[in-house]
Parts: sequence; C-alpha cells; structure tokens
Amino acid sequence: MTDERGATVLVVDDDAPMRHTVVEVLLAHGYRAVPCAGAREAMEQMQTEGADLVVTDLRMPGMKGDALLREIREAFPEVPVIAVTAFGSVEDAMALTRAGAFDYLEKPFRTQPLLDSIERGLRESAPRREQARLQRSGGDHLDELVGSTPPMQSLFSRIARVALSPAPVLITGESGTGKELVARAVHKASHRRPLLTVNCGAIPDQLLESELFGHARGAFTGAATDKRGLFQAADGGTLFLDEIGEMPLSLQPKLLRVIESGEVRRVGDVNARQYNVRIIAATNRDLAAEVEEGRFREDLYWRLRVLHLELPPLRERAGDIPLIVDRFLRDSAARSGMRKTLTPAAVHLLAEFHWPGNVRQLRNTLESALVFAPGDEVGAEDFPDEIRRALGNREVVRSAAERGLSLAELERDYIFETLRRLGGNKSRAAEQLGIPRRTLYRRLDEYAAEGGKGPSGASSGG
Ligand SMILES: Nc1ncnc2c1ncn2[C@@H]1O[C@H](COP(=O)(O)OP(=O)(O)OP(=O)(O)O)[C@@H](O)[C@H]1O
Repeated sequence: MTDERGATVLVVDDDAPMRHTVVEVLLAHGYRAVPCAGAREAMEQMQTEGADLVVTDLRMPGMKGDALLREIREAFPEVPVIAVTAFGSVEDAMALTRAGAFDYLEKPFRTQPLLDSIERGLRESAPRREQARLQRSGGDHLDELVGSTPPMQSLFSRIARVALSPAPVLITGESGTGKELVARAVHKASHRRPLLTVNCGAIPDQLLESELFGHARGAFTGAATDKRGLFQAADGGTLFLDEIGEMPLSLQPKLLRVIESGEVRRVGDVNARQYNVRIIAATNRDLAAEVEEGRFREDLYWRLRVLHLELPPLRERAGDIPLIVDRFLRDSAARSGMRKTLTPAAVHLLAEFHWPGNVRQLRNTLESALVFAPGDEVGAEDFPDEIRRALGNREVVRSAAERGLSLAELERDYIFETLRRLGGNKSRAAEQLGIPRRTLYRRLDEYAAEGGKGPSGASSGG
C-alpha cells in the first residue's frame, strides 16, 4: 500500500476564502493541496502535474462542477472525486454517485468528515492510481493490460526492458492469462512496425511453411503465383508466433535457421533473402516437458527463450481481480452506454473464485452476467451456479484438508453423506455424485471389505 501522506489533492472552488481554508486544513494534515479557482484550471493541472484526488464544488462559473466530474471520470478514471454541494437533496446525491463521484459533502461541512472521506478515497483508489502511474511511466504500451499486484508490476517492468532488445521473447502461461496482450505490449514498446501474428495451431502443417516463408510460383501443385511469407511482410517489425508448441517438428529446424541467420528462403526458391524480424512466441504448454518428450526441439526452445516472460495464473494474483472487473465494467459501459455496477457480494464472489480459465473466463463470465442481470446492479446470484458452488465447496475442502483427510477418505465420507441425505437411495446418490451406479456399488463393496469403517470421523475416533 502506498503512503498517502504527500498525496496531491486538488481543491476546486471559485469561492476564494473557502478554497484557501480547505487548502490550509489539508496542508496541515500533510497533503499536497493545490488550489484551483475553476474547472478549466483543474483539468489543466491534472494533465500537467497529475492529482491523486479532487475535491470540487459543484457550482462554478466556466464549467459546471458536474461537467468537471464527468471529464475527470473519463480522462483520469483512477482519481476519486469528492463533490461538495450546497443543496443536499437525495436526487442530487444519487445523480452524483451515478456520474461517478466517490463521495459528496453538503456545504457547510466540517473538517473531520472531509478528512475521513479523503483518506477513504485515497485508500480505495490506491491500486488503480498505482496502475495508472506505472502505465504512464512506461508509455501507453501497457494500456490494455490491467494489474497492480507485485507479479504484474514486475512483468510490466520486464516488458519495458525486453522491448528494445532484438532477441526472441518467449511468453508462457496458462490459457487466458493474457499472453497475446503481453506480446502486443512488447511490440508496441519496441518502436518496431508492423506486428504480424500467426497462430501455429490453426494452420494445417503443409501450409504453415509457405505461410511463414512464402513460396515461389510453381513450387508445388496449386502454387500458381509467387507468395510473400510472413517474414517478408513483417520486415522491420515483429512476428508473433502464437501457440508455438503446436509447430510441427519438421518445420522447427527451418524456423531455427531463419532466426539464427535472419535469412529466409521461400519454398521452391534457391535464393535466400535477409529480413529484420523480431520473434515473439507464446505457448500455454510446458515447453520444457515437450522437449523431454521429443515433441519440441531443444535447440529451438533455447533459442526462443533468450528472453522469457511468464504470466502467472489469475488465482495467483487475485488482488488484480477487482481492477480487471472495474476495467471490464467500464469497457462494457462505453460500448453499451449502460453502466451496471456489482454488489459487494458479487465482487467478493469474483475475487474469491479460482478461475481455471483465467482472465478470459473472468471476462466472459462477467459479460454474460451483465447481459442477463435484469437491473442496473449485478448480484452474486447473477453468476453461474458452478462459481457460487465452488466457493461453498472451498469451505468443505478446507476443513477436510485441516483434518488431514486423504483423497480416498474424503471421497468415502462424501459418498456416505450423500447416501445418508438421500435416505440410502443408491440410484439417486450415483446420479448426484456424477458416477455410474456400478462404480458406486464397487466403492461400497470396497468400504465393506475394509471393515465397514464408515465415515472417517467415526473411524478416527475409534
Ligand atoms: N491483464 C489483463 N488485463 C486486462 N485484460 C486481460 C488481461 N489479461 C488477459 N486479458 C483479457 O483476457 C482475454 C484473454 O487474453 P489473451 O488472449 O491475451 O490470453 P492468452 O494467454 O493469449 O490465451 P491463450 O493461451 O488461450 O491464447 C482477452 O480478452 C484479454 O483482453
């Protein structure tokens, strides 16, 4: 967590005495308070110096305070805005919250509620502001990638560092962790152009070679004209080889040769040409294991992973989930013009789930909940059973793990408990357990043979 003393707070009010009083109070409490006489001045200040939080009056000449609120939400969504309003009607307050105000205070207000609100606003927005800071310091190449947890921060700084090198980069990580976004970020920061992408798993083996290297007219049946390959088309830029683990073994030595020499020979051509192409490869496979098993060439593997970026699975950076959700909600609001919010229970649910399909699954899940949730608010009940059940299951699994149960014991207890709940009806129990009936019978026979120990609680007690 960042230390919020010294945070920059803009105080926007056209009423000079009021403005100065607030500034004095904030300075006395260790904030860097900057007075702004109007909305324009405030926007100017945000663009040049930045700000961590804004306290603004809502009625000012020049630009209305609520217009300022909207502008800030759009340009600097990470900066919380506390609105000060003279008319404290409920309608106003609701309109303000809908427009994105973090909090509002009625005039005249006392010092302590203002200080409390500022402290809370800074605390709650800290991860978003940190992310924005990182993105700004690294240029705009990270703008699609959300994350403020330590593994993502270290990834961002690695991206900036590897971008300028001409060496190949290997990006690994489970499916849906953002490998393609990382490839794009590396490319963007590299100042190379253009970026071409090929999915090695999506093109039939025979075609991949001519897709990559091109072919000469008449090289094979059907090659009626000369064809440029991706290496040629990407000259001066980056070639992203997605799903490199799927590249056929027969093609791998050719790719290695091209990477090492920079020379490409089209299929059916005798002459080689020199191209300047930076390779980024990605895979969700364990390439080292593929090498062990003879499915991937070791020399190519080592050549590709000169620079290696590893994307952690989402469950290992759950702290990023609220940020990612926030980004998706904003993207979706921008597309649909309808802004929906999540209830705290829904946010909790999403933050706690283990997301085997990583960010892609989170995005898809959220998108469908946004479509199907009837009102403006998406609650935990709008997410699939499977996700809600997993959280309940976690409690059960945790207590089993705490008791030191083996998998076999857990299974046995679960079977007996299901049978007990269903009054001993084996057909229904098998159905609920999702196993064939004969499997259930076999298990019960095994337990009986073990001496009918019954549930582990009973056996460990005896
Ligand atoms: N850190 C992130 N911030 C925002 N969106 C992300 C992030 N990581 C992934 N996404 C989104 O998740 C989805 C999957 O990302 P991407 O296609 O880059 O994953 P991948 O690792 O390449 O997956 P695969 O191995 O299946 O090809 C995309 O919609 C992407 O925009």
